[in-house]
Amino acid sequence: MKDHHSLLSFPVNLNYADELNNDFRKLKFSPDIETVFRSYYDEETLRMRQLAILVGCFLWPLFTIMDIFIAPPQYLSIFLFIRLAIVMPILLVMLKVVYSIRWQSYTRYYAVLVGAFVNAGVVIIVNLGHYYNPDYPYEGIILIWLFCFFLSGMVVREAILVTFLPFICYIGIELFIIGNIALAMTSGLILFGTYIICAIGSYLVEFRTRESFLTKGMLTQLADTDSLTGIFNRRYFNNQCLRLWKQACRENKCLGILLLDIDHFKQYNDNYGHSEGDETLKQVASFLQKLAKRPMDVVARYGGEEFAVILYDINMEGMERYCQKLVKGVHDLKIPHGFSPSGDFITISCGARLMAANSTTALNQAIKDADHSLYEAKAQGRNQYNIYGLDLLPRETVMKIL
Ligand SMILES: Nc1nc2c(ncn2[C@@H]2O[C@H](COP(=O)(O)OP(=O)(O)OP(=O)(O)O)[C@@H](O)[C@H]2O)c(=O)[nH]1
Repeated sequence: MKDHHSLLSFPVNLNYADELNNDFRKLKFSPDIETVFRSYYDEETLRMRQLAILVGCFLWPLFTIMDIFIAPPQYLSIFLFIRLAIVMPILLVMLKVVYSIRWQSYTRYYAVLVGAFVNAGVVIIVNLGHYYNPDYPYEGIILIWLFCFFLSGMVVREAILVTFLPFICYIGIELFIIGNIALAMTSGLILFGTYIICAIGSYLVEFRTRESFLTKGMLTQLADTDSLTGIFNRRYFNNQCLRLWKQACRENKCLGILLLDIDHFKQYNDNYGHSEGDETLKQVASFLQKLAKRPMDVVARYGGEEFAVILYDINMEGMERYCQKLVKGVHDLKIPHGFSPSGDFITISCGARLMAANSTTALNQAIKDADHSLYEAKAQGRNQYNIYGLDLLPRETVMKIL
């Protein structure tokens, strides 16, 4: 199986734990989680789909050859038409779709289309076969069901959608058009039994897959988020920093790295108590999170009363504006801090470093620079920001370089 972790990320803002406690026996999650699950499921089942369609493309011509020998001669051309002119091209397109990176995202829909056509095609062939030859094998229908329920990567709901109606049509035609009651009863019963087994089996597989998806989502959440504030933790920050830095280099964008620290938080804790301190950390975290509006921005708790922000695709001017908003915004939360030498309310200091895409500075060094700027902001009186290198270069030069 493909290692999906390399491709799929579990959004940490979704409530996997609640969903796990909810009843998902109907194989449906809440809309947000369902969307992520479908991508996960598509990725999990891609390799299986690829193998399945290879096997399908190999077996289908063999059954076509079988028809040449056993099909009623008057229907042979119709059988060959269905097999070679309708179903085979559809299978070949599916082969192309599942193996082409560009088209892979459509496999989910295409699998349903293939399932519908193959089921309908086989039922038509078997019914026509039985019209003149009651011994014409109906077991091909079972093979197609096994394919749809277990190998196609369709969820159970979709597999039932594409198999049930052709099954009912098969029985109806056997009973009311061909009129072979005995054959309708025996084949119908065996097919019905097989159908139940397929449906229950694939239901259990999907149920377990959903369960493991939620468990993985929860574990990712636990590993990447800070339990007190609910925002990302340092581990996630470090991983994202590297990932976004690589992306920035590829897309020739700049990356802003900000480190923020609450001022005189020790005095706050000592005077208001640790649990009040925790509440303040949550309020500040929530404000920082709200301020980071762009989808690629990352806000994390870096440690104790320290936070970190990554701003993707930003220039010096934008970063300066952002730092101003941060420092002013925390002050404007008006969280009383009667013991702070820097003012009456909770304030933060911020150190920042902008990295140009072509920069040769190592990422670690950039974080150290941001930390140094934070230290400077503290030394200069707190409740302010300091951007690394801003004072060294005239603004026009900075803008031109970046
Ligand atoms: N309530 C609470 N306090 C924490 C947490 N993590 C760290 N702290 C506190 O944050 C304070 C950090 O104090 P210092 O590193 O001395 O910094 P400071 O008092 O903010 O001073 P400056 O940063 O220099 O302005 C300590 O009192 C820690 O106990 C936490 O999870 N909850």
